[in-house]
Amino acid sequence: MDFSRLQNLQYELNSTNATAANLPSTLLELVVPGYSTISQLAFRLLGIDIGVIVTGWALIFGCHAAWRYLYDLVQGYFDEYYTSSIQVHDDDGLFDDVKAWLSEQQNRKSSRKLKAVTDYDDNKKDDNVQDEQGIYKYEVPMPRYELSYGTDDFFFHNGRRFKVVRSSVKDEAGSYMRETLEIYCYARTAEPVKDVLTHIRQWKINRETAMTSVYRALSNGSRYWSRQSCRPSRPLQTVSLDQQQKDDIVEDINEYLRPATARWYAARGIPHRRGYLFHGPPGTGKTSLSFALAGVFGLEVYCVSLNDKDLTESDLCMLFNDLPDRCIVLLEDIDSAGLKREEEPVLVEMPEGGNADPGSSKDAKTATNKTDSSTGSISLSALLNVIDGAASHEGHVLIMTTNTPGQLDAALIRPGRVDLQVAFTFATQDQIHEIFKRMYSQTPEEQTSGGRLSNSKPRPVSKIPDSKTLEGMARKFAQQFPADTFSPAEIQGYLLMRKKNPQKALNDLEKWRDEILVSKKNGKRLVGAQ
Ligand SMILES: Nc1ncnc2c1ncn2[C@@H]1O[C@H](COP(=O)(O)OP(=O)(O)OP(=O)(O)O)[C@@H](O)[C@H]1O
Repeated sequence: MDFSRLQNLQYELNSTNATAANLPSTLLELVVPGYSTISQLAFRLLGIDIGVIVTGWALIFGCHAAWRYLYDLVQGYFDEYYTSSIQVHDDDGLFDDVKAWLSEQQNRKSSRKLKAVTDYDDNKKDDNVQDEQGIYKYEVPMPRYELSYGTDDFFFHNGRRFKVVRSSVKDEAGSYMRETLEIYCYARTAEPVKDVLTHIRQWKINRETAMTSVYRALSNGSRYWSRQSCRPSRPLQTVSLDQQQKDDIVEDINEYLRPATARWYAARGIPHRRGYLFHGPPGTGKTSLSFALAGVFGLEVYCVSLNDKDLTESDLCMLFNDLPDRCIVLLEDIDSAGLKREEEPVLVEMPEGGNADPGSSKDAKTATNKTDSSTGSISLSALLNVIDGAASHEGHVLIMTTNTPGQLDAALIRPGRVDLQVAFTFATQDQIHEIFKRMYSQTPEEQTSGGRLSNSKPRPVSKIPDSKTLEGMARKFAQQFPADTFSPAEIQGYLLMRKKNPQKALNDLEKWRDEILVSKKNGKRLVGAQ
């Protein structure tokens, strides 16, 4: 810069004139107090005319503001007239599917604002990571990436660009925050977004037909369903139960879930509900059958424990309200929940249209009582209210399990609430035979890989016999048990400790069996008797 030439320039003190390039000094003086003194100093000391710089910046800023304004105007116009969107809330099962699907899409390198989530999916792990001694080294779960809160991103589907925004909004009651994913597209109808959602559902079905999702009621001030696991569906044949009983229940649920059945019920004014009571001693397969049935019908399982002392009637109502239309609701151990009929029930009318079941009106009227949300425990009438009151959706499969059916109130198990009872017993010899064989038979996958899974190093040779020998061993094993004394869970636990060695299971059996029998006789549980 030629400072000598600049210094020769006359700079008028207190000048209020502006050059064509400068903003009027008075204007700048107003915005920045002491501006003229600063500009004179800068000119004298550095030979720089700040007016030119400030004017340049003001022009750039003005252009940018005008561009933003125009952009927002056009964007707002498009959003108003050419954008469609669909919201998915976190209380809907679709939410997790959309999140998971987006997470796969966001493996693109272009996504900049992400949330890292530890991926505990065991199916993605190599189960043969082992050291020289064959000791399995637990693989640290890797992160996967989701769209972070309060940000947006875009993705392409079928050549069309979509925007997705992840945010949280207050629920209708304004009491707690609800997470939302909103998918936008530039179209005058929401059809493209619907296509995306259908695609995501199909993607989920293809990916997880063999998986069962299990939800449990959690609390963060109020109750909500949280997916606890997504595990491979349990094949029905792995639950040892009388075949006729299994066939009956599968047929019954199959009939119940048909859309035509729902219409049949509606046409006759009968509430479309079906309840099942699984009863029997602990460890006889009640929960296992519930999960296996979920796998058969591709349903999710929603579990509630009535033993939870913090669970209130209003919580239970809210949870039932949030159930999807078709699912299995598993109310476990209803006996130990200590449900009792109240002595002084307070009669409360059901809300209009609350219950179409004529048979349940009496119970429903006595449904609200002195034991309610304030006490934090569930009374029998509260439970009845939820099962067949206004809060209860139609169409789901209700399964209640109990160890002591004789102690249940007749109102809880009357037809309409419990339509089919399945009795689980201690293991019969046939069941023991079946459990033994299943424990030592190889799956088709294990057979093709010679007893080990793909990519694995050879494992120590297990002592699995051929099927004929195994049949003989299973018979011998089962014959050594007295009838109806051991639960399938006890037998499974014993065999699991010897899962590579059926001969050892036979050899150790007598000692183990006698110890357990003695402890059962004394009414004690034998800790660590394996
Ligand atoms: N009938 C059965 N067939 C196959 N496995 C069974 C059976 N009963 C129990 N088991 C095994 O025993 C374990 C416990 O079974 P499960 O939880 O289904 O019993 P439960 O009857 O629900 O017990 P609880 O009354 O204590 O809840 C499971 O690992 C399951 O595999």
